[in-house]
Amino acid sequence: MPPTPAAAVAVTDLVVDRGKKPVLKNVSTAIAAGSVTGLLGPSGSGKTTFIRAVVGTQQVKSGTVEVLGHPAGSKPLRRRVAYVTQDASIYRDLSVKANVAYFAALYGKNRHEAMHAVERVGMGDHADRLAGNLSGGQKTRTSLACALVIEPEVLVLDEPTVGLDPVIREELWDQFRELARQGATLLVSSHVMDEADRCDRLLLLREGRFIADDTPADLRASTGTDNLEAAFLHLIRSLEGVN
Ligand SMILES: Nc1ncnc2c1ncn2[C@@H]1O[C@H](COP(=O)(O)OP(=O)(O)OP(=O)(O)O)[C@@H](O)[C@H]1O
Repeated sequence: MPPTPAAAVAVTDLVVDRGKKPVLKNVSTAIAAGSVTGLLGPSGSGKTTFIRAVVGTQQVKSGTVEVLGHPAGSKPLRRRVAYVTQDASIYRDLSVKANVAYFAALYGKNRHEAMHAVERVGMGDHADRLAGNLSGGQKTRTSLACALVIEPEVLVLDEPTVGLDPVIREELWDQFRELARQGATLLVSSHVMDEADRCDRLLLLREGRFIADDTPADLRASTGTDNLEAAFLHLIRSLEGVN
């Protein structure tokens, strides 16, 4: 029998308070290596907090978060996990190319690999522009190139497609799928339901709890709906009916 694939991310009984307010209320999940997991939920439901716990920048009250078999944020993970935040973290006074080359150098990659990452996010035509003069979507893509160039095993993306036009969104999702095919594990937050179908698995977060942790197909089947927006609403309504 083939061995069961190890979880790249294992979260057990995670409780997080922010400003004394409970934000994650005992959540557990296991994210398979080489998959794309969508983290979906309304604004304020705790998506960024969950992501911060996975990358190890969030103080947790209790529970455990392990990534590639190590505690989240621990030293062995530094070169293996990349995080693209909602606010593009790039140097405004450097060009696109120079930003990516800087990250590349930090991780022992060369300028050729940096340029390849720039091309991958569709920024080849803007490579010499100053990052400070880019649109929001172009800044996000530059940030993404900075993450891609280090070839992370786990890539965590907080709403990477906000404000992007549909063609670029589609291209980025194709890239996410390709990265997973090559073995990377991706956790992608979004509140756009039409992106959910591009994921292998969905975590639906509401008020600090997972109300679903399933494949898109199983989620549609179990709720008797034909689209994920309707499935999410169905789950919320059935929970409210119970409470
Ligand atoms: N620094 C903070 N101090 C106190 N409370 C915070 C802090 N940051 C976030 N929160 C609260 O924690 C809750 C979850 O926030 P979080 O940013 O994780 O949600 P989200 O689902 O990512 O939202 P969005 O989609 O709007 O980014 C919210 O109620 C928010 O107000």
